[in-house]
Amino acid sequence: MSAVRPGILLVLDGWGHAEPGEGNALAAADTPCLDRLRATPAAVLAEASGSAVGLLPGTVGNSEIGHIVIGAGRPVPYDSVLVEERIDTGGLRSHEILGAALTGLAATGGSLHLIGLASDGMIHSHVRHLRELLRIAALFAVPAVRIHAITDGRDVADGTAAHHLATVGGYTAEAGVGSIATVIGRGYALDKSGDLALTERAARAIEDGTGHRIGKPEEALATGGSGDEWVEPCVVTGADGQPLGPVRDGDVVLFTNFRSDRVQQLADRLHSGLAGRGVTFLSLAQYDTEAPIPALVHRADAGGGLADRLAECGVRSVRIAEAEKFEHVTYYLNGRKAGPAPLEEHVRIAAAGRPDHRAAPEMNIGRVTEAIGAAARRDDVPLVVANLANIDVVGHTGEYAATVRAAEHTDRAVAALCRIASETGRWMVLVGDHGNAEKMLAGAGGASRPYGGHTTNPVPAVLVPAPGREAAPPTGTATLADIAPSVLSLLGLGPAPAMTGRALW
Ligand SMILES: O=C(O)[C@@H](CO)OP(=O)(O)O
Ligand SMILES: [Mn+2]
Ligand SMILES: [Mn+2]
Repeated sequence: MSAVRPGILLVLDGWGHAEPGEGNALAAADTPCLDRLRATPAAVLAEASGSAVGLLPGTVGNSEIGHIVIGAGRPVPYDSVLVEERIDTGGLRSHEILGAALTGLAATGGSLHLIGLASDGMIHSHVRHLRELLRIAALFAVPAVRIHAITDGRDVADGTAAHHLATVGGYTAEAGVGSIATVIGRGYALDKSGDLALTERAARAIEDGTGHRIGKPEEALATGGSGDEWVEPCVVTGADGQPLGPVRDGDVVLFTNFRSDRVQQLADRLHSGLAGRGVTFLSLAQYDTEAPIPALVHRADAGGGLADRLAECGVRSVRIAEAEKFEHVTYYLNGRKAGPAPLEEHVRIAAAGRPDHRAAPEMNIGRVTEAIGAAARRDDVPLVVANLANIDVVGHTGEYAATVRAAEHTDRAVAALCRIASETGRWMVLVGDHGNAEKMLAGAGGASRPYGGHTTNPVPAVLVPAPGREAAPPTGTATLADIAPSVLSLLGLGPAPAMTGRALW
């Protein structure tokens, strides 16, 4: 182990690059340390979106694929791409499991329930996948399709839910089947913090029709005082005044999100809540639920990356992040392998209660920084991997001033970590996983509105060399796939055979 040169890999979540201008919270923030690092010769811009990381061309990056590729050292075809391929080749129409479930409904007169985020954000879902499922339901003459539409306002600009509900309405008209049965904000339906009271309200609306009653889907939007994310669980009633969509014995429930992390809490809750009703559960893509829910499209292998190489070489690592990003520096970075590898230690920094990120954009960055410092001071830990969540998480509020402050807190933490790296003789690599806070406005001209979503911008990647060493400027175009080979090379180790990225420094 003595030959290993110790370091720190620091992911600044949502740290994208754009020229200074209106809506660029990162450029506006007072960040002397990050500015200095970005001006060093070892700083580059790395592609973090679209096909460079395994997404469809032009698709914004996200934390899952960002951390998967940072760990894998190669682009990994993301679930959204695999779903699209399956649709484009007609493979969903001829899918055996789906076909059997829908044929059963045509015979029994049951309903198909489609549950998913109703937007075109392409981070958790895309409404065009719902469109294809409606067409397939029509082909199979499914008697009734109930859509449980989860409003977004996070992957897409807030205030656009009416437009997306109308799009879904258009798809049902086109397919000649389907109606929106519930409308629920993603804050309730897609909680991943373990706040089961939120999930419960979403689940009750879907399974029993318990919730705020409305006559038309768009009436739900008036309940979203804090934006589309927090539209109350609303239940659409039919001409008889009864809820359209409770789940009945023998129905089929199909989750349409392709990304698992935010839908799995709801999926597990519905699976156990409906256990006695003989309901068939399916998911469009593969989920990490506790319940065994068959997936229509299976995920790509993301193994053979950094974690496997570290294990092979006997290198211990400590992984540190706030709860929001904990899976990202563990599970996703490790190629979606559950549980810590033998030489891995995990530190999860949890907030107390439900934090208000606008009011407290510092989140728990002090505790995260302390934990990184403690791990960095250990001689038996060659690699510390951490995520600073603020820029992304606060960026998602869409609030510019708070995001500027999040960037400033991040800058002070990075300055402290530079001192720690220097004191402990470590190199440090900083990289964004996708853009976010460098673009806080979306739409053209006068129509531009606050935007808290991700971007297709490249991300900065910087090496702070270990004391006494220098870094040569990298050449060529960099991508997130270059980070794992770079980290291994800085440690003094070669890349894993499956890696296609190259060492930047
Ligand atoms: O919060 C999330 O689920 C997504 C945005 O929908 O962000 P990230 O990819 O950074 O986790
Ligand atoms: Mn992220
Ligand atoms: Mn994000």
